[in-house]
Amino acid sequence: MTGKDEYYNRAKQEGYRSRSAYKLKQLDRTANLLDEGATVVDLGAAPGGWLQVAQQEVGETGTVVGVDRQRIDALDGVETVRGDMTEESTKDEVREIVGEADVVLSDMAPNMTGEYDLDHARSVHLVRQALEVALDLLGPGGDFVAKVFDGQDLDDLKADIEPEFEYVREVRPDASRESSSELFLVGKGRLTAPVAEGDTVTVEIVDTGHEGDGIAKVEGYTLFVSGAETGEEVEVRIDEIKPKYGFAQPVE
Ligand SMILES: C[S@@+](CC[C@H](N)C(=O)[O-])C[C@H]1O[C@@H](n2cnc3c(N)ncnc32)[C@H](O)[C@@H]1O
Repeated sequence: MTGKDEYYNRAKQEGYRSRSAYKLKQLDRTANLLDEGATVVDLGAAPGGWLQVAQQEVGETGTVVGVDRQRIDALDGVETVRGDMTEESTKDEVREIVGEADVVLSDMAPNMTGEYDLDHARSVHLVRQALEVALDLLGPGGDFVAKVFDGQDLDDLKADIEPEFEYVREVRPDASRESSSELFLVGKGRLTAPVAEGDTVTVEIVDTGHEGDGIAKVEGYTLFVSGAETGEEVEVRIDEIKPKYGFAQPVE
């Protein structure tokens, strides 16, 4: 029996609408994506296997919204939108319903032609559509997952996602069919800071942290500045950016 049959049969037995459900379970296990109470948006969600998994993980206090150009049969505790994610009107509708999200998932896949380069290019295009929406919706520290078919534009795509997150990794779940060229790009920790690593800015130290570092605020974003005292105005270089705070050093 092949891997394909194993996941197909398990989905039938365990009541999942698709064998893809196991891919999301494996992605969640690898990258810790779905927390209780979280708001999750799932793009390309029909027939709804990922929605079932997401709903189970976020629980009653969470929110799950699924979008697909195909109909998604009603699912308890899940809101669905029918629309094409390449259209502005669908993106607007999703933005309006969701507000801010903790996780944006995309399992969108183009209609396959069998022509490797074309299928790859179309899949990259769908990831870019999902990324646009994810960057609008994700709050600081939010996560993004998107399926893509491997190919020549993968590195460029990954390079465009990288600056927006703490890190980006490629994950190939065991539940993906062996013959498939699909993989998932996982962007962990959405960065929304108004400054970037390497920037130089002048800040006022407004407080002292537990470890003795000075604390400065840049448009509400917290910077820990080593060796700086409250009340000082210092020119600093940004060393490290995290979703909710960053580290900087005075420029000598
Ligand atoms: C592999 S299936 C998703 C399976 C789903 N994750 C599950 O677990 O049931 C891919 C889905 O992407 C959808 N899709 C592809 N392009 C889309 C687009 N432009 N807008 C919305 N949905 C799209 C397809 O209609 C299809 O239902």
